[in-house]
This record gives sequence, structure tokens and C-alpha cells, in this order.
Amino acid sequence: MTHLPVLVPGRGLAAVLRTLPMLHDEGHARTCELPEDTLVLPPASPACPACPDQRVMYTVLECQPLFDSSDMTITEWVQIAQIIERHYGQYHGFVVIHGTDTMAFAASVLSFMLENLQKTVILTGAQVPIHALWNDGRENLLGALLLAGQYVIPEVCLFFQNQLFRGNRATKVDTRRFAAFCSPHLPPLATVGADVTINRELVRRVRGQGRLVVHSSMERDVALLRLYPGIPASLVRVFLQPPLKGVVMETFGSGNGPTKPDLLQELRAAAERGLLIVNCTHCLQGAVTSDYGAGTALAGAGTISGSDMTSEAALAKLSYVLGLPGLSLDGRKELLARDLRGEMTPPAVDELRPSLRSSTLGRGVAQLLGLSQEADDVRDALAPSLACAAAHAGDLEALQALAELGSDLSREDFGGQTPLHSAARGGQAGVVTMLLQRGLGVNARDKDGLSPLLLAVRGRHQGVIGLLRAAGACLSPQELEDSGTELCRLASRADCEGLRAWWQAGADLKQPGYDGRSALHVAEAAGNLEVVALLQSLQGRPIVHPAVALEAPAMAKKLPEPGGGLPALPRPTRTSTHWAGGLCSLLAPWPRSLQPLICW
Ligand SMILES: NC(=O)C[C@H](N)C(=O)O
Repeated sequence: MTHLPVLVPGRGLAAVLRTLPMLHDEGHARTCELPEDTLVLPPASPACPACPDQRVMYTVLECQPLFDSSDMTITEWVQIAQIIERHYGQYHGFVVIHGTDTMAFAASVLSFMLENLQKTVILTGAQVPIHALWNDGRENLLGALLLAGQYVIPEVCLFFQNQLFRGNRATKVDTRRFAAFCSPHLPPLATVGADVTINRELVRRVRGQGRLVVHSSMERDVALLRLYPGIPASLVRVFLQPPLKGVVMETFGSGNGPTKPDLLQELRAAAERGLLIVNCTHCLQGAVTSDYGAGTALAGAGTISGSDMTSEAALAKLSYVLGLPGLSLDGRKELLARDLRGEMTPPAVDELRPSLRSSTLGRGVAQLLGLSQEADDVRDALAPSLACAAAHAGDLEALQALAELGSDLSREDFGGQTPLHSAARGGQAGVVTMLLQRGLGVNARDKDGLSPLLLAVRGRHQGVIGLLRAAGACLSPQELEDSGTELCRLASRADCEGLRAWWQAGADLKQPGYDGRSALHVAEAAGNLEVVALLQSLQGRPIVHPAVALEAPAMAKKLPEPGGGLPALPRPTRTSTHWAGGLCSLLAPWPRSLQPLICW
């Protein structure tokens, strides 16, 4: 008897695609003298009337080593997100070829990692490999390329058998059929038949102009626990032990579970320790409700309703929410209960963010969250002022909620101040860290020409000054010149804290004031020995900034240069790249600047 070979990932996808006329038009590539690594689809049929000769061009980045998707982890998905980030400016959209077994997990994780997504990201794959005679790989890839190349669907999507699903709503339901995925609670965002039909009312809208933020600090200590009849409390206790920080608990029916006191006690004890337990039904269809006593008992033990989220989405969301820096336990619970990326059917308005309602600012944010789609303009107009107020008050949760709402946290309020100005003025180191992690302009000027650094100096907020300086903030030549008079004034008042703040911000303590005298002259003339000693010890001493709680490699790339402005985008590369330590193939249709591709 002959044994069929087992299936393992195969390399060299680009070479295979080159031989398939439906996925590459070699004649057109030659005529247009396309670069060697560039593939081009045949003309779309039916052609777009506005631009009949438009083609989708794409390059393939093949990650190494290639994995069966059963071996994928958050580490590899972070790499995919970072590849997208690196090439974000150069391409119109992105297609990620991924094994089907864990594709719904991957799509869910990527949907949370990629914040402010304004381009199409589509995961696709195949039940049967592309080289087999009867396979689904070719059609899936072609459909994904056409959608990513010709439309803007600013979400992480999953394309399979002619249907484009929201990635965090999809789940694999069949091991053999080509219709391997379904989306039980949300119809497809698009379907491809004789025509392409986009369900625009379902596609999430891009709000604000915030730039792409990649959340790579996803929490790994999260797990999935499926309840079954008679599950012993002792087993649950062992499962919930540290270092676990979050669990998705798959329950019966509409969120019900055993009501045995010992089991409930284990859940309660874990929740009281700070473990986040999200209750998701193991049914394919329907949501967690409070219809049954057996469900409310679980809620009473401290579990959080996962509503109609898939387990894949809930696990990804837990990992994301637990990875966000600086939030309280209640803040994390609130985010879990709220729709962040279209992963759950939003709860009714009055159920929204109960703890946000405890402050005036929180009430404002909660009201914004409850506004209908039509009120987007109002929301966009109010958001910068609320964000500045939240930043000044150090309200990380309100700020995070605004970011989740799509607010651009670099936008200025009516006074021309950004949230970073407000946080610096308020001495809110936690908020400053969060905003810097998002790569916001560190040297922005408000309407009076003031920078966050100057506001922090005026407030003598040393922690914030250190953070800003470490992120590249610096005093302008004018501020440095004006500092002389201010240093003299501080010296005359024996304000050591103020002097120290200016020194920390990079001021030259010898800078003369308006009358030509330096701060040291002023202190000596006043006979203030403490100030004299301070100035003498600080002058010429190198400034050591405090350790900055930013992820070093990511920040090194995102933070502005000392002179201000954002780092330059990577130069477009036209060579095919093999990614060391990578994982899957990633295809990116060419950018609009090279070939206009949007055909609405
Ligand atoms: N055909 C497939 O995609 C299944 C394969 N085991 C994978 O998930 O990588």
C-alpha cells in the first residue's frame, strides 16, 4: 500500500505564482518592464469602467521558517504586524497567507494589534494546497488580492470561499469543505461572485487621521478553559494559578455553568486575585445573557460577559487589554466589556462603561461612546478637548477609550494644545508614557509656541521632563536664549527645584540673563550658598535621564528625532525579501502612488 505524503508548508511561493496565468500576467510584466520581484494580475473582469486598464501589482515576502499554523504564536503574529507597519506607507493593502487551523486566532490578534488601520489587511489560505489539481488556494488568493488591491476596507479581514469576513468574527467550522469558515454574528463584509458586493454599512469607518499604532506588548499568559458537565473544582483551581492573568471560559448555552459552591468559590477567589475571566458561550450562535441562574452565578463569581464574541476574539482581546500599560483592573474590565474592533455586538448605551460615569470627564467620554454613527462629526469635534482634559487629569482609561473610539490623540484642542502638552503641564508621567508609545509629536507647539517640554519645566515635573528628553524633546534656540533671564530669576528666589528642571531640560546654566549676569552671579551676589553649590555641581554634569518605560526597539523606531518630526518611512524596496525568523507569506499589492487602484 502506498502512503500519501504528509502535508508540510512549502517554500518558494512567488516562483509558483509566476507559473499561474490567473495570478501573474508575464506578458504585461515584460511590456511594462516591471521589476523582477513584481507580479501582476491579469486585467480584472469585468474591468472598472473608470480605469479599465488598472492592474493589481504585488510583491511576495516569504517568511522563514514557514510553519504549519498549529505552531503559530503571538510572537509570530507580532512579527506579521511589524512587517505590515514597516511597509505600511508603500502599499495599498496587505494579504497574509496563513494556515487555516489558527487563522481565526491570527486575524483576531492582528485586529487588536493594528490600531487606526486605514488600509485593507486580508488573511487567506487554503484547505488544499495551491499545487494540487483541485484546490481552493488559487481562488482564495486571487479574491484576496483583488479586494486588497481595488478596495479600501480598513479592517483585518479573512477571505475564504468568496466571502470576506471581519477577521475577529470568523471561526473555522470545517476540516475539509472549502467553505471552512463562518461568521456567526456578522454577515460578510463583502462577497465575490459575478460582481463584488461590499456591505458598506458593516465596514468599520476610519475615524480621525491617527497613524497606525502596532500594539506588540500582547500578554502571553492568557488561556482558554472549556467547561464540561462535572468539571472538578480542583482542576479549575490548578488551571487558574499564576502566572495566568486572563482566561476565556467557554460555558454552556447562554453563558451558563455548574453552580457547585466549590467551583464558584474557585472562580471568585481567582477573580479577587485580579485574574480576568471572560465568559463566552461554546455555542456557535448566540450570546452570553443573564437569563438563567446558572449564568448569573458565574457573573456573581466575578466573571465578565463575553457577549457574542468568538473564543478566538475573546482570547486575543484579553491578550491586548492585559498588554496595555497603566490601566487599573476596572479599566481593563471596562475595555473587555466594550466593543473595540467590531468583535462584539455593542451592549445597550446605558450599560456602557459604568465606572467611567463616576467622573465628569468619564461621563463625557461615556456619552461620546453612546453617540450614534451619524453624530461622528460632533464626536470628532469634541474628542480633542476631552482627550486634553483626560491627559491633564491623568485619566488613562478615558484616554484609552477615546483612542479606541478612533480619536486621533495628536489632534489639538481649541488652544492648539495636544494631549501631550496637557499631560506634560499636569505632570502626568503615565499618560506621557502612553502618548510617547504611540509616537506622537514630542516637539509640537501650541498657539503660544510652547512645547510639552517647556510646560513640564514650568511645572517642575522632573519625571515628565526625563521622559520627554529621552524621547527626543529639546528646547528651541529661542527658549534656550530666553532661559538665561528665567534662570537668574529662579536663582534670586533660591528656587532650586526650578533650576534643576531647566538643567534637566537641557538649558545651559551659564546662559546670561538680559543684563549679562548668569544665575551663578545672581546667587553669589545674594549670598545664597545652597544655590551656588547647586549650580556649581550641576554645571557641566551630564544629564542622566531616568529609565523610560518604553519598549526600547519599538520606540527607537517610533520616536521623533531631537529636531522634531516623525522618522522617515522606510524607502520603498523593490527587491524580494526573505524574512529571517519569519512565518508565512505576505503579499502586498503595490501602492496607489505607483498605480491607482481604488475603483469604487
Ligand atoms: N490547510 C491548512 O491550512 C491546515 C494546516 N494544518 C495549517 O493550518 O497550517
